[in-house]
Amino acid sequence: MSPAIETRGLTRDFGDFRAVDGIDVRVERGTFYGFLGPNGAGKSTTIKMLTGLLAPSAGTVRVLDRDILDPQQSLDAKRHIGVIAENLSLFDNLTAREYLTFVGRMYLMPRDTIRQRSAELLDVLGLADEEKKLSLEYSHGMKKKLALAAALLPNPDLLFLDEPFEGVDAITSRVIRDLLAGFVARGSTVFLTSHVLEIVERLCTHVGIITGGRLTEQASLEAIRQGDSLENRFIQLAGADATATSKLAWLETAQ
Ligand SMILES: Nc1ncnc2c1ncn2[C@@H]1O[C@H](COP(=O)(O)OP(=O)(O)OP(=O)(O)O)[C@@H](O)[C@H]1O
Repeated sequence: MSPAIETRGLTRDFGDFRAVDGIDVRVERGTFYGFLGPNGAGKSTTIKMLTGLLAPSAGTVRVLDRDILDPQQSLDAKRHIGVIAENLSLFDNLTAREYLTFVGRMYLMPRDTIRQRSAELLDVLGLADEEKKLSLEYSHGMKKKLALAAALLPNPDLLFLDEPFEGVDAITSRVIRDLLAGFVARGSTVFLTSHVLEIVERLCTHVGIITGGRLTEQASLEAIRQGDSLENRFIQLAGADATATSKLAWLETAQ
């Protein structure tokens, strides 16, 4: 079977700056892929290119066996994917129900299905009591939860999640972890970025590490860990320079 995601030489320049530098990402179907990297490494830029939100400067992207650079195939792929984008892309002046209805209609879902799934998702994610609020009145964590509800609503085959655990409470984090683990157990695919390495270690089957726009590692979680913790290995592989920086001498003594 073709991989869920396959890129060749994927590159993105912003002016003279190369944010993503010729990466070959390969994610098999039914895997839980953690895309890791330090701040500014190129993770969100990559997700935007994989989901058709940002045009690459060079390279190819295939998602669920469709060419994302072809408008018709890209549209077809989007019917089967769910996304939490970096900026969440909610509409400020809609309630959660209104937003989910809008998303469901974009996916051409029947109204009854939208209504039923929305109620269940809002309940599971602890947003049922917040239904009357507009999303501009939501806290950051609540917005993340609503974005996840929208990503799951059409029951996609592939989820792209940019920092889904950032800002959510411990209870919701557990709910999301269980939801995602079940999603992969049924054979679907998750591509996720996160700085919370304990969660990545617990969930992911495969890991890619991007540093300075280059994909420096891509392997199974076990092969990356080599018996060590993921955090230790990540710092060895991606953060050696940062840990070597000199101390702030003036902070060692209180005034
Ligand atoms: N629209 C843009 N214009 C110019 N530079 C950009 C733009 N978007 C991203 N960049 C730059 O590209 C690089 C990669 O950014 P990106 O947001 O992909 O990093 P990231 O790995 O997601 O970081 P973080 O973990 O902090 O979210 C950064 O140096 C960033 O400043």
